Amino acid sequence: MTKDDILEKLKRIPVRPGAQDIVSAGLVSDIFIKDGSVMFSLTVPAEEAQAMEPLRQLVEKEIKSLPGIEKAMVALTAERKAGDRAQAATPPHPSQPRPQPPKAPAQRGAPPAKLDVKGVKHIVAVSSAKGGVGKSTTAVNLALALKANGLKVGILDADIYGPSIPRLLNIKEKPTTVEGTRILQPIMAYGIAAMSIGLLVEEDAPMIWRGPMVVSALTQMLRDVAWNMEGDLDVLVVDMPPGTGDIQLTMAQQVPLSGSVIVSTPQDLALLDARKGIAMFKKVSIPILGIVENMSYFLCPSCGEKHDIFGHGGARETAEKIGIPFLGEIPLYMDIRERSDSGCPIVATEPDDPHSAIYLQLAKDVAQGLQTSSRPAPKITFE
Ligand SMILES: Nc1ncnc2c1ncn2[C@@H]1O[C@H](COP(=O)(O)OP(=O)(O)OP(=O)(O)O)[C@@H](O)[C@H]1O
Repeated sequence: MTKDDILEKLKRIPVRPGAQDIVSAGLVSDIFIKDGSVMFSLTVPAEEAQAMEPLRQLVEKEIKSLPGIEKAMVALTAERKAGDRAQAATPPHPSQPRPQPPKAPAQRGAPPAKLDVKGVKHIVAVSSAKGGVGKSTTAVNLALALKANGLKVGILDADIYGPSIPRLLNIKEKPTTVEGTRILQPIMAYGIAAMSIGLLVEEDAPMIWRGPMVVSALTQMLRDVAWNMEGDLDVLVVDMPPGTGDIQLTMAQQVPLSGSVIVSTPQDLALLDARKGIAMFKKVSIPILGIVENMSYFLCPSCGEKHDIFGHGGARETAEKIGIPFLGEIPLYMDIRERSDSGCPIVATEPDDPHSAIYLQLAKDVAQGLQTSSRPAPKITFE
């Protein structure tokens, strides 16, 4: 199936009986196709959004009926009037990210207003400049450790390109909506409220997403989830997508983050990237709660010797050099990996393990940082 094939089909669907077809009427956005999934939006006047819902459903059904198409996601977006920043008239369900989201604020002049996330006191982003450094593992164990320290905690998996929170928390069920609304109920796992893009879309779907769509889906997961289902959250931990591109910048500008925790491995490259990440957060005035060095050293279980396999200590040095808190070292430890990967995170299942103690201390430092995060962030300069 090509875009032209899809357009051919769409040209046979009128806006309403006897009217122009939806393609000629200019309703259809750019079309994304990947591995049998098709995604696009229909742009309609805001006041007609409700009335257009049956058309959206019909279009989705027609596209799904095409040979070779397994999944179709069609969303309604509102027409933008001059000077009007309004976006979707009918916010699509989070499983239907809008393909015509806001542009990166950097291109729009003044930064947009921050999202209003109800029922959450603090949002903490856990970031890393590259994938595979243990960001999700750290985010999950940090969230559980915050809970163990007596706080009400949620975790939002914003790592659209590789959502792993459902696996790390052993979540199998799909979220349901609060009756009569489009608001999703988070899933409770080990006493924390969890939501992941991985629970809402098919595994292959994220592959077809583009940066701005990611931002759109994330803002919906923040706004359209009943985070305060069991009382207001003290902290919502967000497992961010790796990297420091437009998505992260837009997220940092649109989401009312209280602070960020940066995860890095000791390798030089990772540290180099972490510096970029720090510069970005600094640019958008997000307080940096600190850097965590993950896979910091390897404690040999048989001889008890400490091995600095990745050249341990670089994160502490970097943190000191640029004047941000160093939140600690988490060793490379088989149990952390095995427990994470089997959905039994170490902090929840082995709370007395010395490695859990490291996360508990990390959580204390993060909570402490949140108390004081209103003070001006340190000035960071790079040569
Ligand atoms: N301290 C640790 N000791 C041992 N294994 C670890 C540790 N931290 C993370 N891992 C393992 O490393 C792998 C990558 O971790 P994780 O998925 O958390 O990284 P990530 O940075 O979120 O990656 P991605 O961005 O690709 O999702 C996982 O198998 C995880 O269990």
